[in-house]
Amino acid sequence: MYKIRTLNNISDEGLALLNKDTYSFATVDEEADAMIVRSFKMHDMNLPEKVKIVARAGAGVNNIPVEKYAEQGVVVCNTPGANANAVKELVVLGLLLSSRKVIQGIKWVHGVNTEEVDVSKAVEKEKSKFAGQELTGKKLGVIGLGAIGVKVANIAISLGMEVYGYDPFVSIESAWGLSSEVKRILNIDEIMTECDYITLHVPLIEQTKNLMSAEKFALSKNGIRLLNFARDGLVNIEDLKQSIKDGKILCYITDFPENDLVNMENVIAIPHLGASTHESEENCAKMAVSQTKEYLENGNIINSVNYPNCYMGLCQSYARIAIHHKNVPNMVGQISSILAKENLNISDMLNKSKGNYAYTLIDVDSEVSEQLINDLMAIQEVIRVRIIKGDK
Ligand SMILES: NC(=O)c1ccc[n+]([C@@H]2O[C@H](COP(=O)([O-])OP(=O)(O)OC[C@H]3O[C@@H](n4cnc5c(N)ncnc54)[C@H](O)[C@@H]3O)[C@@H](O)[C@H]2O)c1
Ligand SMILES: O=C(O)CC[C@@H](O)C(=O)O
Repeated sequence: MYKIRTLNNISDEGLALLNKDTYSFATVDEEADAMIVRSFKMHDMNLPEKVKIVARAGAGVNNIPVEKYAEQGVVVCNTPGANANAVKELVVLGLLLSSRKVIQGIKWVHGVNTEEVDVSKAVEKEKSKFAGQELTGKKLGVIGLGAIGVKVANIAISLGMEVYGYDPFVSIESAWGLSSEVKRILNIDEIMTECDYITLHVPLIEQTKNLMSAEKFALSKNGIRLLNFARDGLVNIEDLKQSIKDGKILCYITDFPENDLVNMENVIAIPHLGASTHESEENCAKMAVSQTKEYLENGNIINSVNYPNCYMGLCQSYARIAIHHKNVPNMVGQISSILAKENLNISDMLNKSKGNYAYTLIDVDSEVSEQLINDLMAIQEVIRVRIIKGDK
C-alpha cells in the first residue's frame, strides 16, 4: 500500500486514477511515499525520508528544491504541456485587454448612477475615452518557445500579428510545432527594439531572474505592452515601475500580483489563473498521478526534472532493483560486481544520467537479499536503493 500526500487541491479526475487497493491518502507528511503538488512552496519544508517522488501538477518547478531533492534520491517530475492551452488562451485575453480599454470601460459602466443618468445615451458620449488598438499588423515578441510559447506564437500569427520568437535552447519538438511564419530572433535585444507586445514564457531560474530590467526597457519603443504569464521574478519591479512612469510600458499584464503593482494604473494583475481551467487541472493531475504510479510501482521515471527519464515497462523478472546514484565513473561496474558476488543473474538493465545524478534499473531472476541492498548502499555514491517485486 502506498500513501499519497497532496499539498494543494488536485483534480478529482486525476486522483481517481489511484486505485484503492494500492493507494490511500496520507494525512501527515511523514506517512507519504509520494507528494503531489501545484504551487505550494516546498523550499522551507523538511521532506521526510519516506518520500520517494514529488510530482508537480504543472510546469514551473521553482517552488520545489529540485537539486536538494536529487541529493536525497527523491525524483521530481512535472507535467510538460498539460496546461499550455489554458495559458495560451489567457495570453490571448491578455493581448486583447492590453489593447482595448475593456476593463476601464466596464468599470465606467458599473459606476454610472442609473437613478440620474440614462446609461444607453451616456455610452455614445463617453466611449471615445475607451478607444484602443488592433492586434493585426502589430509585432509580438515571444520569449521562450516551449509548450506555451509555441502555442502563443502560432495563435498570434493567425490573429494577423508579426511574430518574433526568441529561445536559444529551443527543443526539436517545439521547433517542429512552430509556425514557419514566426521570425527566429537570436538576440533578445532585437525583440526589445522591434516589438509592440512582448510576452514571457521562460522558467524562473538563476539565468532568467530580472530578465526584464531597465537595461532592456531602455531599448524598447515607447508604449509597449508587456505580458508576464510565466513568473514574478522575471521582471524587475522597480525598473518596471520607472518604465511605466517614463511611458516605455503602456500596459503590464501579469498573472503574479505584487503589492507594489496592484493599484498602479497601466497594470492589470490576474490572480495566477493561467492554468486554472477544469481541463488543464484535470490534464495536469492525470499526468502527475500516472507518473507517480509508474515510479512507485515499476521504478520508471517519466518527465523528471532532476533525474534522467528511464523506462523499462513492467518488471517481468523476479524483481527490479532501482538505484539512485551520483553520475560518476565506474558505478555500473561496482554495482554489477556486487550482483555477481551474490550470483544474481541480470535479465534487463538500463543506466541513464542527467547532470550530477544517475539512475540504474536492473531486473534480476531471483530474490534480492538484505545483504545485497546493504552492499549497494555501502557504495559511497549510491543515494537510494529500492526493490520492486516483479511478475515472476
Ligand atoms: N501562469 C500560469 O499559471 C503558468 C502555467 C504554466 C506555466 N507557467 C510558467 O511558464 C513557464 C513556461 O512554461 P512551458 O510549459 O512553456 O515550459 P517549457 O519548459 O515547455 O518552455 C520553456 C522554454 O523556455 C526556454 N528558455 C529557458 N531559458 C531561456 C532563456 N534564458 N531565454 C529564452 N528562452 C529560454 C526553454 O528552452 C523552453 O523552450 C513555466 O516555467 C512556468 O513558470 C505559468
Ligand atoms: O497550479 C497552478 O495553478 C499553476 C501552475 C503554473 O504556474 C505552472 O507553472 O504550471
